[in-house]
Amino acid sequence: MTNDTRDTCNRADNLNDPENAYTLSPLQAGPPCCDPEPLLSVENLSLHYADKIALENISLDIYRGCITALIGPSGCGKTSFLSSLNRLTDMIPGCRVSGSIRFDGLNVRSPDLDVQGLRRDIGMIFQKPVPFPLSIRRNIELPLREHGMRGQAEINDRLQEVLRDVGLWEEVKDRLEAPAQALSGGQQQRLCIARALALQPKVLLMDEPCSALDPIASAVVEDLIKRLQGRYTIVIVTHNLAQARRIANYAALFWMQERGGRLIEFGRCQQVFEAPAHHLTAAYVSGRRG
Ligand SMILES: Nc1ncnc2c1ncn2[C@@H]1O[C@H](COP(=O)(O)OP(=O)(O)OP(=O)(O)O)[C@@H](O)[C@H]1O
Repeated sequence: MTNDTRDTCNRADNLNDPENAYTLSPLQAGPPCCDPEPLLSVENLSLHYADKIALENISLDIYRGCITALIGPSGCGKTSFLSSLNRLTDMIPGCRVSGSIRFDGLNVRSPDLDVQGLRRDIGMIFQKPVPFPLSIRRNIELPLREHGMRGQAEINDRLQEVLRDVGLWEEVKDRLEAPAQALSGGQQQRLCIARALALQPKVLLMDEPCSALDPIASAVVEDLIKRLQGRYTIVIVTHNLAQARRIANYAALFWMQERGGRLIEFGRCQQVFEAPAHHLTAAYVSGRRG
């Protein structure tokens, strides 16, 4: 276990709310995030909702194994950007995307792309936890079966593995048949993360995953996200700048301008927060704007 991982576990162990007690098993730390290699490359991405432009000419690389935080005032297009990466935008009537998105060599925008496969590789976690109205077990089992896993032993192994990864196993192992909606908000969010992890994605997109949670549950989910760094490539939208500073390797500031949301600045998190290159970034991270 690395020092980093140990620190995280200690912090989590200290949480004294039994409802949210964080029962982690050791998780293998991923490779250090120090060699920026793009896993997702976005070039000149623009996005319209009918005749309204939401994003204009966004070019951004998302680095493998790293956590990238998307920050910026409300309405500047962060969620729209996130949704375009695994083509959830296909499901929004009137939404048009142009530009290039490449994922691990694939053209994400190709009409021939296996979109179901893309969404298996690039999972999404939403602001409000959305477990299926099924048992805890079925929440993990269902997507595995939908994606072709048949053997019950293999399913049980994966179920246990991902529930351990998110620190839920000890909390739920004796009530796997209970409804997922009976879990606390923080537990539901960790179940949703486990459900995404069950499909062994390469990328996790997270849209304000802690904002609907109380502070303790939020800290638990934040610790979990930090611990997933290295094993997964994570893109997280957050309005919590302190959280972005704590967990992200890279930060991207979006800003609404006359013709849609624009990317104002992208860089290593420390640089963006401590030595921003753009005056809007300086104003936003200091709380003077936004
Ligand atoms: N389905 C939609 N149909 C029409 N307009 C939309 C739709 N979704 C978002 N928009 C508009 O696109 C713009 C960007 O929205 P988006 O949710 O991507 O911004 P955001 O930065 O994520 O905002 P927030 O931080 O408040 O979640 C906003 O003006 C929003 O009203």
